[in-house]
Amino acid sequence: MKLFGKKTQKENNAQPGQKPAESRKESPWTKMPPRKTWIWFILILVANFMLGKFLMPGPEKPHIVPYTLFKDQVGKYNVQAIFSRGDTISGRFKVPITVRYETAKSMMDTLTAPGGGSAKPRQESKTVSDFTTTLPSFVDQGLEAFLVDHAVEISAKPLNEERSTLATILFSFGPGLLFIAFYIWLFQRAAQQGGLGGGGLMGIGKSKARRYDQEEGPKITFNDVAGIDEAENELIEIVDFLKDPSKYTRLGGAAPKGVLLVGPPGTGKTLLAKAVAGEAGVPFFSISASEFVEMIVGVGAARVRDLFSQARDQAPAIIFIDELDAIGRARGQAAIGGASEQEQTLNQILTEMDGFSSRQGIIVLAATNQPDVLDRALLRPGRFDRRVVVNLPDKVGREAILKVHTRGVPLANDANLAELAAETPGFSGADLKNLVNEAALRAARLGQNEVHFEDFMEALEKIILGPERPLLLSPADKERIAYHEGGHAILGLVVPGADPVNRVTIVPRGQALGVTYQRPDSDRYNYPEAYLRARIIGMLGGRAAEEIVYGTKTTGAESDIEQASSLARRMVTRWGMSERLGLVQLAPRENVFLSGMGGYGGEKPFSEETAETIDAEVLRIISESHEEAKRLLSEYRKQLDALAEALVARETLGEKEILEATGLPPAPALETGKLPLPGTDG
Ligand SMILES: Nc1ncnc2c1ncn2[C@@H]1O[C@H](COP(=O)(O)OP(=O)(O)OP(=O)(O)O)[C@@H](O)[C@H]1O
Ligand SMILES: [Zn+2]
Repeated sequence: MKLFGKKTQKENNAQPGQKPAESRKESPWTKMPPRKTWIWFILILVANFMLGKFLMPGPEKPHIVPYTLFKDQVGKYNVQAIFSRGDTISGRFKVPITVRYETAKSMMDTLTAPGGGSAKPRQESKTVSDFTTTLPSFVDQGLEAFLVDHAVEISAKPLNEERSTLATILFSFGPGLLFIAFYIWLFQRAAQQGGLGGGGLMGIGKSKARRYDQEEGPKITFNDVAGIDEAENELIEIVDFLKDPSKYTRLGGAAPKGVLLVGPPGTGKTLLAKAVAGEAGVPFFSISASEFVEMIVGVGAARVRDLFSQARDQAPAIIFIDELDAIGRARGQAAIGGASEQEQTLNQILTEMDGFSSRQGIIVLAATNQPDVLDRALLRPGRFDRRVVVNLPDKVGREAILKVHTRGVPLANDANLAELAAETPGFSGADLKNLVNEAALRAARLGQNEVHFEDFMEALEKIILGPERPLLLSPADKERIAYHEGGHAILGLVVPGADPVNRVTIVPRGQALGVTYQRPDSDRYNYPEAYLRARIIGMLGGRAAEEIVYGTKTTGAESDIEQASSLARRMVTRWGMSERLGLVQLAPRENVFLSGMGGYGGEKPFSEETAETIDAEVLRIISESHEEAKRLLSEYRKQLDALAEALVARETLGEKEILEATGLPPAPALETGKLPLPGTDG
């Protein structure tokens, strides 16, 4: 346990439906992380500021001179030109003059000097060419004639501004512009060179696509893909096309340019794309769309260009873009900041896809699990015009996937993969792969030579709930948990239509203090109302048992209550199972996957009164179920006691042991036939 402690811990974070941490090869040298870009940017800004400060001091401010001095200089023919606005005159001397003035600082000294102003103001002198002065309030009538007489040009434009506009631009924006230009030039050059510099800054415009066909190891073929046959069949045609494009284009038809693989995470989209390349024996360029996007605008587009030009050189070839939604998001709705970069990258992809004809033998495969956010332009004919849906595997599919991943694993005779497949509804291919791996690790840890069914079940429990938690529970707590789980289990046996109970445990794991496993017999696609009721009753069985046995309540039923409420609410708001509310959709589908329908975004399309009715109906279902749970547990109190006792003694009970301890038969089936109808809630 200790030896593997760290590793298992990490892998346990993978919930079903989530992709296990898979090591993706990525050279640290070809990738320039955005943070580095930031540091560059800030450095350059700082340098810019310093340079501007040292090299280019701001323009000199015109000096304020007394009116008398101004007139005196006019008289000496030393004023070249003036401009006047209101009572302010600004102008320029022909020959700069030296003026004396008191500094502000010295005046302050004067005021605060001890001895009451005895200190002399400090005088400073300065050479002045630009000046301003103020006309006295009594208008100097003869000034205009006086100026004309002394050859002073009276300007129509402010003299200083004329120079300072130019100066301002040059002195304040100049260095900035220079650096921006330099920056753009640097990255454009880098982008165009496409990595000739060999990584670092210069490799930034190079696409970081990996070539799987050149990697070591056996080729991936359709043999490695299982359980997603429909998707596989659609792609076989693509392989055929890549092997012999002329066969398809002979009659003028165009083969697809782009195929969009759509499905939940871990269902094997990447795997399928690799298999297509492996089967067709063509180069396979793979990149994740998020790698296109960098801080610097234009880099993503350059990378796209590079990727497509590489593929064109090696055609026929496959380009695989993973996580297309990272850049394929409808334009104008991207996050602030990366928006224009994302748009440019997307536009470049569109341009490239329009640019090659399908005769060239390039096919773009892309994967996404959010097709509804994609820009419409991507889905137009001539682009990703084919959609292949990759669904979570059903029971048969899961068994096939388990077979693929246990090829190299020595299985014990009792390791029945069909049974294991039945235990893992909702698991993706990646989850199943992880499950096999965990089970093999456990078997190795225990020193076994084969992997047993028990190893798979332990691994499954650990993946779903987290590792065992060594909690020191008092005997009283243990008994209480045994009654709680016993309550769930008994109801799983006596409520008609309940899923069979195949395991009960009071070993604490993850957040749970105990668990009762109920496994649906087969993958269900359509749930009868009675079945949902049975489930809610079962969920409330834990609390009901505690109430009956101890008469008090604990916090132990939190997640039971949460699940039961959520199910009851869905019955009322989505599945039309309340007479009072009828067949009206009152909540959006939570599973936006493939439905293209988002949430109601805060604005509910029903009245306050309806909202109250919804709450009342949910409450009604919950309380009716609670009453039924209590009634049944009181009726089967003897069996409940026996089961709790067995649990305290043995902690974990399997299906057979549960039936033995209680002496009860498995739950009777529902009258309603189970029609596997597709299209309902997934
Ligand atoms: N149908 C399958 N058959 C066999 N193995 C599978 C299947 N689906 C997934 N796997 C296993 O899970 C791994 C991860 O799957 P993959 O990366 O192809 O999923 P994905 O759909 O591309 O996920 P994501 O959307 O997160 O990128 C694969 O390398 C493969 O080993
Ligand atoms: Zn419970």
